Amino acid sequence: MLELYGTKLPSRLLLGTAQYPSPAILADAVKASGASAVTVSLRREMAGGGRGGEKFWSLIQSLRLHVLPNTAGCHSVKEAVTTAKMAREIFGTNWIKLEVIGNHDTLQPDVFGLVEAARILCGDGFAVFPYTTDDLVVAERLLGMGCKVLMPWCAPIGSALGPVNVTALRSMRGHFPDVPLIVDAGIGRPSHAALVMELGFDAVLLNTAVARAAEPVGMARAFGKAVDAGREAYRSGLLEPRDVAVPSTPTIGQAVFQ
Ligand SMILES: CC(=O)[C@@H](O)[C@H](O)COP(=O)(O)O
Repeated sequence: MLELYGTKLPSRLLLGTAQYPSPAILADAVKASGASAVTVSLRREMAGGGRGGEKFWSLIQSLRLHVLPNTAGCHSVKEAVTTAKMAREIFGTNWIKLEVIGNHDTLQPDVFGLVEAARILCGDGFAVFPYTTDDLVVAERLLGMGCKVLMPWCAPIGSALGPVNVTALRSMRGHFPDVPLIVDAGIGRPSHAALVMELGFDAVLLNTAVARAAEPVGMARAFGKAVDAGREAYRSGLLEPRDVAVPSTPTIGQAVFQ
């Protein structure tokens, strides 16, 4: 079972809660996916204002899942730290998915700001889930600051490109065999989710591919199955690809023509 900061989660899929056509479809999609945790943007909820925010929060609570508030939309250390502290008050959890965005076009993390914000928040008792790149040095720094989980991207948020650098992801898995690694952002298809799970990643967090699908509930179900399939394949020992043919049918006993 997946264990994050001492909490056991039955599913290895975490879902975002933005961009769904309606609150009812969001709830049905989350249920169909089997996800055991959802991430929620404090900024988005506050932007919604008043009753809208309250209604959304009631809906999330009714799902009875683990809530992972995030600092989506924060572009500086100060903004991210302030948002995290507000999220802790509002959502009653010390979990925080830490995003410090460094570039408007790619939404890639500002890894320098991320490390600094992680230092402050870990020191303040938060369980920090940093949204980061696949850079090993940055990963080391984040672990050094007290992060016990890493969330590398596989492509820019919302791009649906899927793993653009499989070699880097494989290398990250190899370097940190004991750290829970959750691929976050850029997953576009269930096959992408299955692929990263086959690489040995511990979980997947995604949003856009489900929320913007023509049928979000069906797509959520498909992602749930893909994550489970990828995990089971990884645990069952995948074959290494070979350049030469290896007969799958025994040759012993075959007639020999001279
Ligand atoms: C929901 C969230 O917190 C983000 O990290 C992001 O939206 C996930 O990426 P995709 O939308 O590309 O799946």
